Amino acid sequence: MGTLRFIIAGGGTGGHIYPALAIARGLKQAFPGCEVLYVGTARGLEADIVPKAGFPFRTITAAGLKRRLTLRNLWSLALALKGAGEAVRLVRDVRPAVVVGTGGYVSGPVLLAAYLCRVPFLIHEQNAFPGLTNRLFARVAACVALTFPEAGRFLPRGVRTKVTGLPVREEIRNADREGARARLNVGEETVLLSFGGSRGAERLNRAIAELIPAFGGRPGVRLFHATGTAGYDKFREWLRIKGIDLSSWGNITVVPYFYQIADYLAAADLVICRAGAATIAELTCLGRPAILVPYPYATANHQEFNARALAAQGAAVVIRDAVLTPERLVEEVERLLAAPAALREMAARSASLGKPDALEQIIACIKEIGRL
Ligand SMILES: CC(=O)N[C@H]1[C@@H](OP(=O)(O)OP(=O)(O)OC[C@H]2O[C@@H](n3ccc(=O)[nH]c3=O)[C@H](O)[C@@H]2O)O[C@H](CO)[C@@H](O)[C@@H]1O
Repeated sequence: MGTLRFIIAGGGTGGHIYPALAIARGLKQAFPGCEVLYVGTARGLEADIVPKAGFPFRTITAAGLKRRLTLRNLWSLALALKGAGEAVRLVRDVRPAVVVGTGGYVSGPVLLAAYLCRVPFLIHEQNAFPGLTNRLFARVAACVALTFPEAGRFLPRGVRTKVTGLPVREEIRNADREGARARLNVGEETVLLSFGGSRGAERLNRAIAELIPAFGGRPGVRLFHATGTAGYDKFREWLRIKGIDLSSWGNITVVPYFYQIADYLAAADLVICRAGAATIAELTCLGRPAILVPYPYATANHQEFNARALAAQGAAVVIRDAVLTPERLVEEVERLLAAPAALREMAARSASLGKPDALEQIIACIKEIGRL
């Protein structure tokens, strides 16, 4: 027996890369001495992130396909075929026991190569509405690992799915509420936490800026908001125009980004945020109730599907971006703060959807399909 090898492909955006890296680390731990090769494109974010994370990285040609037939699309198709050829050579060389695809168009050629070379593969889908590549290859996957059970409805019948959840960072899994509240200097106060995905959300920033006068100086309430690095200066400017000086109240903290978001999530009593898959996995892992404002321009509006999945279980309230006004947000926050029992119930339902052992479950699937 030679060295045990795996290939992982997924990229374009962080949403596909971070789960892939979590799985790569999980494999290293489960199979000491194994080799994990990450396949991406030279242009995707993965080309920057993956080598920094310490994994061998190889690139192939890949291009996104649109559903309409255009000249540009024919060119993309040619590139995709070229990429598939490269992927087949790679899979033949590496001879992985299992291939893993986490979505994004780079995973298409790699999964096709796995199929052609008869290597079993696992797909991981992060969202409640599955992406195009994952939908396309689900039928021939040995296993499709889902974050949301709802995603199964959009896959062809007969596909082997398993609801594993999405791996959540260790520091969030292990976050402790008391310690976090002490570090944030919070006593008995109710903590509101708001942020808009990894890059912030201007719409949310605007609503929060308007909401600040309603909560500034209110006893028993603390608000922590991250604007996103790009939106920070604009946010300060809005406050200045409104004549708001946060230091005069002391119960509201605004920062560009939460680098230790584990502490903020652990300390929070109510979270106001977008509905990205990682954010939702983290909220449910810690059992946090939320007001979700899905980002309406995410591919195929998948954030709305994510948010609705939580709302359907009573774990969150959804406000659509199009109807998000400061008044609506304040009204919703006030309503929830005035009903602590209902908020506790939401928290419990959120916790019941959490999958803290997502990584272990995914690794178990890989073991099973690779007979390892
Ligand atoms: C805009 C968009 O299309 N986003 C998609 C992208 O996720 P995207 O990366 O935008 O959003 P996610 O919610 O998945 O992740 C955000 C991450 O940033 C962290 N964070 C955020 C703010 C902060 O101040 N500090 C901090 O650490 C959160 O804890 C979380 O881990 O891929 C996901 C998985 O396919 C999708 O579900 C999202 O819809």
